[in-house]
Amino acid sequence: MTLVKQPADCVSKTDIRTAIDALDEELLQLFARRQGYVRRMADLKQHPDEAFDHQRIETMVAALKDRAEELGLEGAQAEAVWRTLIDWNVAFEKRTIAARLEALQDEPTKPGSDF
Ligand SMILES: C=C(O[C@@H]1C=C(C(=O)O)C=C[C@H]1O)C(=O)O
Repeated sequence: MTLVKQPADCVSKTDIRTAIDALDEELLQLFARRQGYVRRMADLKQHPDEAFDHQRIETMVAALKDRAEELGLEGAQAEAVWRTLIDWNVAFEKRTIAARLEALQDEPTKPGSDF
């Protein structure tokens, strides 16, 4: 983890931007790690319709909003970020699963397996 100055210790725009850039790098690494699980989820789900799980999404977003507020962030900001992220992930899962199913259908019949 990169050490960054606390907000109150920053005395210039450069101090603040250095801290923000370092935190953004950490956030990116976390998003990339998170995406690894979404990729694996796309392997495990069987149909594109499974990509969007309404109940899971609403439960997550409600919990994230509450936690954001506890941490002093606006819940609406956390909600907007996560809904965008989840929308992308659902689209990713849908197209990944659809492409896998299509590839399976297009597979030439193996010799000896047609009866
Ligand atoms: C990862 C999943 O797939 C989708 C992506 C989600 C996410 O990015 O957190 C949440 C719900 C899903 O519709 C899941 O079903 O948990």
